[in-house]
Amino acid sequence: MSARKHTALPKARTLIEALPWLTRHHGKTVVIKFGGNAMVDEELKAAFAQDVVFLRHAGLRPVVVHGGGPQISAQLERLGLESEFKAGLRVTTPEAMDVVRMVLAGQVQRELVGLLNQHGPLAVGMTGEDAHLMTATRHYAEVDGERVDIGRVGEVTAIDTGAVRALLDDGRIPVISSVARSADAGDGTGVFNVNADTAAAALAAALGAETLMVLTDVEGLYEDWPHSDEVISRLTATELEKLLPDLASGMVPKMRGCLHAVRNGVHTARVIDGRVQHSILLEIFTDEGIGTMVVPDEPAAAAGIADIKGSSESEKAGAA
Ligand SMILES: Nc1ncnc2c1ncn2[C@@H]1O[C@H](COP(=O)(O)OP(=O)(O)O)[C@@H](O)[C@H]1O
Ligand SMILES: CC(=O)N[C@@H](CCC(=O)OP(=O)(O)O)C(=O)O
Repeated sequence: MSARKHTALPKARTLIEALPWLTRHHGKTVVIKFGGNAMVDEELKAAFAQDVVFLRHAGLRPVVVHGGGPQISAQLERLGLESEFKAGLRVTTPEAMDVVRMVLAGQVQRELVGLLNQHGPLAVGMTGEDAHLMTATRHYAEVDGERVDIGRVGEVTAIDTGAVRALLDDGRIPVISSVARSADAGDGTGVFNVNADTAAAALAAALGAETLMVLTDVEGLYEDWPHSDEVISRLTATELEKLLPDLASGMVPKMRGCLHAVRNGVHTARVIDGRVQHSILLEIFTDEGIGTMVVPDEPAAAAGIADIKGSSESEKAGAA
């Protein structure tokens, strides 16, 4: 009897090693932004869904906000519609807006909901239009110091988290497309195209999330992009603010979003490599994380981070 081999013992130990982390994060909200460029590989998408469902079953409250830039561009091209970006944002004509809404809510969101629901009746898709989740006004881009009209691109002015909280309380995983309703009831099509990083950050702040995780197609924030692949692993809000004017293209809304989140109550904002399978779990269970972590400046909030870091260190020690 005593000589019997319990071959699953290492697995049991691994699960128990995660116990302190699971206890600490039980009931915490995590907003995860899944970027269009990290969403092109089938295996990655399936692994992403597994990670999110794992978090949900581990007692966290994950919320998914998804992008779909490459998918929108492909559809616009198929339809022979021009697509142009200014200051990292898509110039969105009313015709392009129809395509953005169709691709995000009708294609990308449906696919993610389907993948998540392979694991049970968990995911519910919605856009910022639903239940007044996201209200926006027209956003003007700034190019070389000038205010430029980029069409139906929205700036989030209000968030009503009621429907998302109700879904979370019901044990569901909200999957949100970054289309917002217009603040002006008499406004044409009544919807705006919001950058998905911006939408995720605004939602994380409004929900008082513990963490904002932005999955993308690079390892994190590179210190001297595109000349070096040295990733900045940790920086404070003030350090990030100083870097913002030097950032380019897709990193601008991402890092602006991270800054907004940690300045508005979110404890950590992380940019991680969505090309790595199970990157969400890797980020959580690895001491230093695998990407870039932004933390608030305030001593009180920073104390919270120290607590998280200290504990994850002991987890790593336990895992070694
Ligand atoms: N400092 C930087 N560090 C990392 N990537 C950067 C940086 N500056 C610009 N980029 C660019 O930003 C891209 C990520 O943004 P984006 O293409 O919008 O991704 P997603 O589709 O995931 O939202 C990277 O692929 C890279 O080309
Ligand atoms: C205003 C604006 O640029 N909206 C984005 C919305 C999708 C998005 O942000 O997708 P990614 O996260 O994959 O880049 C767009 O039209 O492409």
